Amino acid sequence: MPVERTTEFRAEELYKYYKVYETIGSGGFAKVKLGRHILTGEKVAIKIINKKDLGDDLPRVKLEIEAMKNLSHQHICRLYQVIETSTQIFMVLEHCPGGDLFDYIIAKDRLSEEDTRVFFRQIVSAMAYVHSQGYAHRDLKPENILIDEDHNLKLIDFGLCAKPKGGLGYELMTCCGTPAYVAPELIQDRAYIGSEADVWSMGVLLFSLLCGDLPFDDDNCVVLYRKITRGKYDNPHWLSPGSVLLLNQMMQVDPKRRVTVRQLLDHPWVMKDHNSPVEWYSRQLLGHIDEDCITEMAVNMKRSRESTTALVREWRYDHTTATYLLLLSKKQRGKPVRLCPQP
Ligand SMILES: COc1cc(O)cc(Nc2ccc(C(=O)Nc3ccccc3)c(OCCC[NH3+])c2)c1
Repeated sequence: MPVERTTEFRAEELYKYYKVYETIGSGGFAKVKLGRHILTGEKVAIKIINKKDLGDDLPRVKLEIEAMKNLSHQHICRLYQVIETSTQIFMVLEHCPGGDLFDYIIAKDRLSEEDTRVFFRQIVSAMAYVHSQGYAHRDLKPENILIDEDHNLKLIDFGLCAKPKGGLGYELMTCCGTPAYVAPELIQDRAYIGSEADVWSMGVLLFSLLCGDLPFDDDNCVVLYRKITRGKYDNPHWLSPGSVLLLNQMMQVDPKRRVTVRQLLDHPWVMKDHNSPVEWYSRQLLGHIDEDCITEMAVNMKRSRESTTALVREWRYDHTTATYLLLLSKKQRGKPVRLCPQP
């Protein structure tokens, strides 16, 4: 397969550190393959982007990579390493074997209010953190939420994210990207606050979890946009009064009347049966240095602990960053903090 050989030749950096297996997802200008980090033995996902397919979307990929370097949270898929060649970009990402929330909802038809609440609290946690870091996701939908091996949610694909100063080009593209989840103010192409638009999308997401359907849908984009800007939708009979109220508070056409993510943290519906507000602080602080991981790396790299620490602290998102983060992930999951010595 000449293509594979060509790919292999130009990505020796990738194959030096990872075993690469089958494709597990593809769409747009990227595909995702299963991989394994050789030194730690940990599974990863490898997003492969062919620059020639990007066209003028290259800035979007660079923006996502920069955002991912600043986002470290228990409900956000982690970026471990970036490898760039003349023709491709490889993003080595956290392995989330539970697939995406879209497939999960389809398989379950719809979720109970209790099951929805567990997942929705994790989405609120991730979004409160993303907003606290000054970002808006802007493309929230079940396809962009994965399930990890512990049945926890992980937010992915920050390709449309941006600091709230916006960037009009993306809004127009977002409108064409995933209409059913787009807030009315984006459709009317007005200046908007990213965090407010995210809350609308979270409302659509909550509706799809509870109902297994979309609140606004139509094959015709123009009709769909009219429905969204009207903001009227039917509440299925099985929804509790509390669910109906929360959905209404999130899918307010006027963004200034919409509930905020901060208010969601201790909203009565969110607190029900949990009796505690959503914990949104990151449990994986950026820049945190774990001594056990440093020790194991220093031994393996035949370097002093000080120089190993200095190297990790550069956060280059090269193989050193990946090795450190994957070792830390092993430790957090109760696995031995060990590297497999290479022949
Ligand atoms: C920040 O995290 C990102 C950013 C981004 O742009 C894309 C992705 N995409 C990912 C990441 C991980 C997986 C994955 O681990 N999938 C998987 C693994 C084992 C079994 C089944 C699925 C991923 O999967 C894509 C297909 C899921 N429908 C995409 C993360």
